[in-house]
Amino acid sequence: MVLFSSSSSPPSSSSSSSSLSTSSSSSSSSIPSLVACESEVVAALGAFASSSWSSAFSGLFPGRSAPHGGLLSNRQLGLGRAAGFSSQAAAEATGEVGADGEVFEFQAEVGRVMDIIVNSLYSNKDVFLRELVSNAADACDKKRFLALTEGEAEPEPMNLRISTDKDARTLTIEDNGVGMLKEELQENLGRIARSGTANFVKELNSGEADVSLIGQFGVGFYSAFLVANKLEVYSRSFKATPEEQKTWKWSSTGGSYSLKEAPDTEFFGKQSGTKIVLHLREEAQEYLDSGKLSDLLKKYSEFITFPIELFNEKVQYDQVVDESAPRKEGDKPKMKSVPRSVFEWEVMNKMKPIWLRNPDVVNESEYTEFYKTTFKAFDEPLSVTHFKVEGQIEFRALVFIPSTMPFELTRDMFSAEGRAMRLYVKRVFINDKFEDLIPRWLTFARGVVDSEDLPLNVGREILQKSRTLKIIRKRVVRKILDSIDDLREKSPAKYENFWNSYGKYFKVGLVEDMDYKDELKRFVRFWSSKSGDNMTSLDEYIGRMQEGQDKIYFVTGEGKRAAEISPAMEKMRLKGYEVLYMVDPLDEICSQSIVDFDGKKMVDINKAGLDLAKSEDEKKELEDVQKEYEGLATWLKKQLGERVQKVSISDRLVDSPATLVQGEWGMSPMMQRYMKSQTTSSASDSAFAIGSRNQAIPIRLCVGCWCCCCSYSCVCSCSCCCC
Ligand SMILES: Nc1ncnc2c1ncn2[C@@H]1O[C@H](COP(=O)(O)OP(=O)(O)OP(=O)(O)O)[C@@H](O)[C@H]1O
Repeated sequence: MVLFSSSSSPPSSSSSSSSLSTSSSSSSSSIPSLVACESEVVAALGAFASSSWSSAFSGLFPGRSAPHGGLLSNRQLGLGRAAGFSSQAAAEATGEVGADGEVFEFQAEVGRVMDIIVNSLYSNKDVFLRELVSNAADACDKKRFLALTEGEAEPEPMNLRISTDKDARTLTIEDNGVGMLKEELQENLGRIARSGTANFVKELNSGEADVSLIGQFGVGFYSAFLVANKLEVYSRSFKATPEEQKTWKWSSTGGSYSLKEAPDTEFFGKQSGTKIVLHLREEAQEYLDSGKLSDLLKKYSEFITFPIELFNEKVQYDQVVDESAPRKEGDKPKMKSVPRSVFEWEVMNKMKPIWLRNPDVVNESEYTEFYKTTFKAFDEPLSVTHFKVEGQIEFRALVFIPSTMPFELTRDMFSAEGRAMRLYVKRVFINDKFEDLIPRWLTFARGVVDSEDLPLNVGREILQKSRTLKIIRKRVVRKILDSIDDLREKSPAKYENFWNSYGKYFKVGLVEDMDYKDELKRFVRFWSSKSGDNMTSLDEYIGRMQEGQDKIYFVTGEGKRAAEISPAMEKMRLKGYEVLYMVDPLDEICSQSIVDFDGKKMVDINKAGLDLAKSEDEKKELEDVQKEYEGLATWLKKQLGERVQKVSISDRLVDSPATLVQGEWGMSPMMQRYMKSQTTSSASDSAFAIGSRNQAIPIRLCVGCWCCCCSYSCVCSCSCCCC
């Protein structure tokens, strides 16, 4: 016990391992003994699990992102909230009927958000236009997709229109997109029930929120209250049957909203759409100026794929006779130019989709603008990959690696909401949450893939089996890895940024994706006893290996310090071997997946079977000491009984008298904890929840198959029956 607790300080693997070493303090050739003390170890682990470690390992299973249910998600089709719409309405009807129809109360949280938007976020009001325009473009995407999948050969042209009325002080944003049913208006515009809202309110209260991030909190539509004190939304749904084809008018001044039928509304002659009329606040009259609107639209919406038309005032010059000019009889009349204001629809975004353009003619700032506009991002992309594949299959792709972790992934690294690879088929947007387009360890990538070969009207299951999609996926992953490799070689600082943000994704990939396991090894970074302030790659480690060293050594621990002070490090220091520190909860599992690199085996120095090169003298000395202390080892084993596998004398320590190590094929304490957290979570879900400081990371692994290729039953990534 004493021995165990002395080595069990923070649960580094030394603590929980099944090894105990004792050394003769007089000699540098220590005399350690191996003690596998299982029941003690388990008892100690239990204690950890109920103390500080429990926060990292208990309740770690947030559930995997729900598989995508269809080609377009409900939300993309504008049905997301409607699907959840039940008797529990988005807003409670007050029972009153006013001039504008039935009156509904907003839920409390919405009222609060309105209040905050209006009163606290006044510095960057322009964002409202981007939010409303991108909602309108989404609505057009949804309608185009629905029209095509419902058999319309050529859907009617779709566009967005923006106009102002100076007398009425209104700004109108109109689209002929998918529109909304009555209950969708209630669900979408009467409730902000997403978790994002709560975070938004929380951050505002802490004074940390940035108004420019408004779209990230799922309150895009409500940003209209930044500039308007009253909103009117007219909408007619493309999904309604001809009998129920009604236009609904939603209106609100912020505290509550009204809904009524508005039969005479037109959506520039189209069967469905949405028109949002903003009654501008006194201090927001600048948005009546078409010059200002034109600048904003060029800035924010240049890359929207539908034409955005602004009802723009233009000055035209008419030639008229200048009556005031003196002229003699017989002279031709003198003419003069007279200015005249004309209003006409002018297209603001004339560019063709950026991914269809030749990469040679697109500049960096255009990529950045597209990235920011399309993915509602606020950072510069860390890397951009734009390419075209022709031949047997044809597609174009444009992929960005964000320089900061996308907001949607900060709480759940595999959140379905956080996926943003937009799949297009012949310019028709299909889906951006599609799980099979890229592996989930690339969830953080943002981009567009536009295929010429995939069919439009197929279910997810068919797409999943599609050979074309498999080829696309392979090519896209290849290009992304090449671009990251480029960063690694040419911009170490950028690569460090990449690794700090997304290293854990690659570690998960290494563990669960057999196709890319070997490829990903060279990207991994670890701390080490010789890496100083930077992490090291396995390549660099090998470059520093001592002559005759043929293994890559590592030690696990909860932090660099814990790894450094592990008794197992004593001998390594003496011998001058570099040791990798596996300090992230994912590292150990990852190390077992790496197995070897460049022909060098990964060896955990905290496990039995550590066989360091010895001189003849050292061998002889060890044999002598083993003989001398054989009796002590036997006695200890007898005292500890079944609680240990074995007690042995080894030369692995220098100063410490004894240490506990795991058996060569035993499970480390960390692994035991993972297993424990696994058994407390859903057994049917074959995933591990590995806790990092702030987040649980679910890894898909085989659980308990003990098949031929398992060295640890739990980390096998084979394709056996139970995987
Ligand atoms: N012009 C529109 N046509 C059809 N539906 C719309 C339109 N504008 C908004 N909606 C619906 O209202 C919902 C709420 O819009 P809102 O801008 O508040 O959030 P969001 O677009 O879902 O998320 P965010 O803008 O924060 O990314 C949208 O998801 C969409 O279903």
